[in-house]
Amino acid sequence: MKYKVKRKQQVSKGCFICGTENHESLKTKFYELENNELMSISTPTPTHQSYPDRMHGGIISAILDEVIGRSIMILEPGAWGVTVELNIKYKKPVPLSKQVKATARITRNTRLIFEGTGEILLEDGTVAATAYAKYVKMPIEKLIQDTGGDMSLMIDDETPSPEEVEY
Ligand SMILES: CCCCCCCC/C=C\CCCCCCCC(=O)SCCNC(=O)CCNC(=O)[C@H](O)C(C)(C)COP(=O)(O)OP(=O)(O)OC[C@H]1O[C@@H](n2cnc3c(N)ncnc32)[C@H](O)[C@@H]1OP(=O)(O)O
Repeated sequence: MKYKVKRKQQVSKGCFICGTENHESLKTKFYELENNELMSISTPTPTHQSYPDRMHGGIISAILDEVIGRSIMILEPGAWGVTVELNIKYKKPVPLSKQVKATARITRNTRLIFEGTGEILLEDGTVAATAYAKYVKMPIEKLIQDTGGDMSLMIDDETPSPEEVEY
């Protein structure tokens, strides 16, 4: 199915997944879709390798953690959480030489916690990994208090986004 991109999410400067100023980052971009799912597109490099030409499983889990954790912003803009549970199933190797897509959605949302599921998709649409994750909600002010509450750490994604995506 094809889905229209409704909104680009902000990215950060320092994050390992989306950080624009973190040299080891996957420079992942996040697109909110018309079906209320979130799609991420990551650009892995040899830094993210496990066996030759195979993405490290820990990196795969980090992508899934972030794409599920950010899905809450579709339902509740301004909501943030910290991961308290993450379960991954690795089904196919993920090559390093190509962009990696992931999709995610929220499956449960309460005052204190939220849960969601996500998948890593290969170029031909094959599901390479699946995930379930749970988060405890936490105000952003508390999450960044050690950095002096610097909200400029989150910035607009200025890169062009696709108008629609297919999966
Ligand atoms: C300007 C901004 C710049 C920001 C840049 C950001 C860039 C990224 C952008 C966007 C990202 C969005 C995506 C995020 C994805 C990635 C997130 C991560 O990687 S987070 C790192 C890994 N996870 C942790 O570090 C948590 C570590 N754990 C803890 O800190 C504590 O365990 C904590 C705070 C969760 C709870 O601990 P307690 O000491 O406060 O209290 P207790 O008694 O253990 O629990 C209190 C309540 O918490 C819930 N709770 C805790 N653990 C739970 C669990 N496993 N399941 C369900 N509920 C749980 C329960 O409701 C509990 O309440 P009852 O006591 O049961 O009444």
